[in-house]
Amino acid sequence: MKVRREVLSRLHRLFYDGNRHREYASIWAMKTESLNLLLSPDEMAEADRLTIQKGVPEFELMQNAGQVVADYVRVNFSPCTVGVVCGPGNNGGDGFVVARLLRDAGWFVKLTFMGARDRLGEAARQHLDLWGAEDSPINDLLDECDLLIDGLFGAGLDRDVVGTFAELIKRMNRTRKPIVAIDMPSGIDGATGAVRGAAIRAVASVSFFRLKPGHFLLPGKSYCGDVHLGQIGILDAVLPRIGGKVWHNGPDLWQIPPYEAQGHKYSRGHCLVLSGDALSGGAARLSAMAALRSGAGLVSLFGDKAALEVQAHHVTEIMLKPAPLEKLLQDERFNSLVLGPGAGVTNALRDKVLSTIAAQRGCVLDADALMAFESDPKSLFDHIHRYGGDNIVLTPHGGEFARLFGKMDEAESKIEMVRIAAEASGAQVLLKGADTVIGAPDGRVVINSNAPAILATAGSGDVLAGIIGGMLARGMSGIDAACGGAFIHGACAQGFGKEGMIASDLVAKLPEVLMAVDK
Ligand SMILES: NC(=O)C1=CN([C@@H]2O[C@H](COP(=O)(O)OP(=O)(O)OC[C@H]3O[C@@H](n4cnc5c(N)ncnc54)[C@H](O)[C@@H]3O)[C@@H](O)[C@H]2O)[C@H](O)CC1
Ligand SMILES: [K+]
Repeated sequence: MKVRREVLSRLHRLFYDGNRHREYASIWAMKTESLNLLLSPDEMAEADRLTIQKGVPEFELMQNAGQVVADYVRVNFSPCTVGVVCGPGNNGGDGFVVARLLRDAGWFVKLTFMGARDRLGEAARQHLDLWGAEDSPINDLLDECDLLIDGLFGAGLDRDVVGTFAELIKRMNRTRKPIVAIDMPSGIDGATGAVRGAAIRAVASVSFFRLKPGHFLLPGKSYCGDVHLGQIGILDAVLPRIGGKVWHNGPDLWQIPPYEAQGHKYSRGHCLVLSGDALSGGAARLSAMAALRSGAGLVSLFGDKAALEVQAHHVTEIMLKPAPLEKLLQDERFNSLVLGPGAGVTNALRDKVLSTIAAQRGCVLDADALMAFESDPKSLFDHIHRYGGDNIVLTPHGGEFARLFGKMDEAESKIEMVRIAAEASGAQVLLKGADTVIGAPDGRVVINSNAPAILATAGSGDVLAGIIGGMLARGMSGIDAACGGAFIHGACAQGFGKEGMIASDLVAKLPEVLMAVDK
């Protein structure tokens, strides 16, 4: 008997220590040069300036920028009459180059310059001279061209577009001709994705060096069309000096810990999901199924006995734990929790959240688990700051976000909102929406842009919470689990197709998507 107990306790130690000491290093912090890094227009201008300072002539950067756009046009369109509309700055300068290169390639090109030659920078003026042809009246250009190039404003947009320029943008859109935007569609704020007065609706946007948040944040994203990135000679070596903190989500940013040959189910963690009551158990079940399909070694539903009796009719691989949370938390093998889906806003839920945080488990706080703190969010945030929030992910949608963090200034971009919220709460904040934005307390922000509109369906958020819970169980940090979860969730919906998807279809897609993101 004694021997058996010793063996059991050795096994328990093995499992338990295996969980606690399994090291998982996030890779995304190391990738300063990653193409997933997004630069604001100001940061982009700085990259430009530092590159020029290191001896690369601006003339050459502009030549290369025009080349990238002209190449894109030649690959994606058949030769036709092209109208290039150039604004007063360097975005227009790129336009002069595009016009010349397409003309050299035998295309028929018209160009209208909406600025003054003597106010152009040196490089743009040289390229205007190389173009050297007569300016076309804008009416002729809009009437006679089959394809338009938008070189009005790019990174230098610094105020709302009004008057003549706003009219011109609207007229260009009204032609319904395809428009290829140089860098950004004119009128879209590259830092926030906002429409500044009026904006070009492009079929494609060809940008340089690194993309900008405005290519992925709404409404900007819906104005960009296909987004294409080209390299023009700006040096990666300048990036450490710029130190951008906004990233576009993708599998390069995080890594799902691989299944180890000598691993066992306990080494992939045990995720606990709080069940709603007997009549509201579906949400938690979706989360639990998603956590299990995401590779958590074990998943258990816990909660009231009456609720679990109903769950028992529905689940097979998922276990049921009718014990109180305080007792469950004494077992260190439960390393991740999903709290909130279908749970009901109660004081009891509030206490469960606080106990989980104090027990320093990885956890996803969703829906009701957030709303349980609506009247006193500070008590939640204080608790997180006290016990540590590295493995905690809050997943509010817009309404919950406002109720928890207060209504922020309308002009505040989602990036800033999430950054403020993550810092205030001490946890990762994943603000759900068509453009999901994820923030870490240290100021890093990730934009997830692969979610199709069909994801807005009942239970979709419960699946997301479950995927993140599964990733936490497998040992990912809060920020990696949140980013991985959001991306995988979007990819499941993309993989499903266009119509008729329900949330459990997302769960069924998980194996395929996880295989695809496996590196
Ligand atoms: N680093 C790179 O990637 C390179 C980018 N290039 C291209 O240059 C533009 C940015 O050029 P910049 O001169 O800074 O700004 P813009 O051309 O976008 O516009 C500035 C110009 O427009 C005026 N302006 C701004 N907003 C408004 C408004 N709302 N209404 C009217 N006028 C406005 C402003 O006063 C200036 O006169 C970048 O996007 C790339 O396309 C370089 O070619 C190479 C390196
Ligand atoms: K543009």
